[in-house]
Amino acid sequence: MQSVVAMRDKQLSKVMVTGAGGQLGSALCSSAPSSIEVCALTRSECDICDPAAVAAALDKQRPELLINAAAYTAVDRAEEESAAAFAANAEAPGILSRACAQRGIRFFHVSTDFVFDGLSSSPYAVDAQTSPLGVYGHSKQAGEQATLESGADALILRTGWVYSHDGQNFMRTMLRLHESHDEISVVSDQVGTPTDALSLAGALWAAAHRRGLSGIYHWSDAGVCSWYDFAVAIGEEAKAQGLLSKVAVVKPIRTQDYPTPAQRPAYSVLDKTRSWLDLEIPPTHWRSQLRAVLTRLKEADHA
Ligand SMILES: NC(=O)C1=CN([C@@H]2O[C@H](COP(=O)(O)OP(=O)(O)OC[C@H]3O[C@@H](n4cnc5c(N)ncnc54)[C@H](OP(=O)(O)O)[C@@H]3O)[C@@H](O)[C@H]2O)C=CC1
Ligand SMILES: Cc1cn([C@H]2C[C@H](O)[C@@H](COP(=O)(O)OP(=O)(O)O[C@H]3O[C@@H](C)C(=O)[C@@H](O)[C@H]3O)O2)c(=O)[nH]c1=O
Repeated sequence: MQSVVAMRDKQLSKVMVTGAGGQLGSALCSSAPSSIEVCALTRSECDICDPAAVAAALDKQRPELLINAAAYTAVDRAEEESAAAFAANAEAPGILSRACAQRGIRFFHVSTDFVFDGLSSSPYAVDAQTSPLGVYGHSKQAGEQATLESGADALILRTGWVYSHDGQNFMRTMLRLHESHDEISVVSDQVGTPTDALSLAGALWAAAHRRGLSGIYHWSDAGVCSWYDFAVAIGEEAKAQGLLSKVAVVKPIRTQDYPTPAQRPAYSVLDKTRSWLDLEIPPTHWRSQLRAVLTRLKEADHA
């Protein structure tokens, strides 16, 4: 008898990924089920802001599902480059989702915990009121709206604090700072959940196999921490794995003592209940995932 996964795989044979050069895009490509043909498009192969390029790619490849992993993710820079942020994060999801709707292609879009204002003290439900604080969050909120209004068979997966063994992320910044500094100051009053890009990719592949799912879902690794806690754990776990020769002292500070152009939510923990139920993936604690990501980094360094 075939396994349930094999039967589900059979139904889906071709998936297109935009933003394939980013953290999530790379993770999606490296973890795709072997039964699925992935058409991976980097920015130079398909600019998601260009409707003609999007239409041409879809018409050439005819995927059953498009996963958009492309976005403008520079949170602070977005405050000065609002047009660029809105083009990629708000207008482009509209272009992609409408193109999918016209062709009967399923569409997955990825959004962020930064659509919330962080004033909650309990995990944000999928239908909680959005109220972004900065340009990046506003642009992602507009992208969600455009996707929902497109008429496409669409699923929006919100996530937060994504990191990977490669790419630009907080973990890699902290590894550099632990090695080069005696002391690092990190905010302890912004709380959320780190998310391994590969575990996020796993959630998207699980959703891809379940045809009936649509609307808004939340995904991050499990648990809660502050950026300060994350920085401490990165040092401890990396040292334990021999990736650091020393760790810096990590000093907890307040957000007001680390001024940034963009305001970030103080609390951005997502309620993942719907994903855990519908995707049937058991939650993994962020610290276990951190160990796994560091192991991948070590393997990549030795490759
Ligand atoms: N990183 C995080 O902490 C979080 C991310 N998210 C969301 O997850 C998704 C994936 O993020 P992540 O992988 O971390 O982001 P990355 O910044 O690592 O990757 C984004 C990719 O999108 C590409 N891109 C940007 N603009 C365009 C465009 N116009 N056309 C085609 N490609 C483009 C970038 O190319 P280039 O490098 O050339 O700019 C890059 O390869 C995004 O929707 C993001 O908003 C949500 C929560 C947290
Ligand atoms: C480097 C550094 C950052 N910080 C603070 C600044 C900020 O409040 C917090 C995180 O900093 P970063 O700029 O690395 O992360 P940031 O770009 O804010 O991360 C966000 O990215 C976007 C794309 C998302 O969607 C969010 O979910 C979230 O992951 O840590 C320190 O306190 N000390 C430091 O040395």
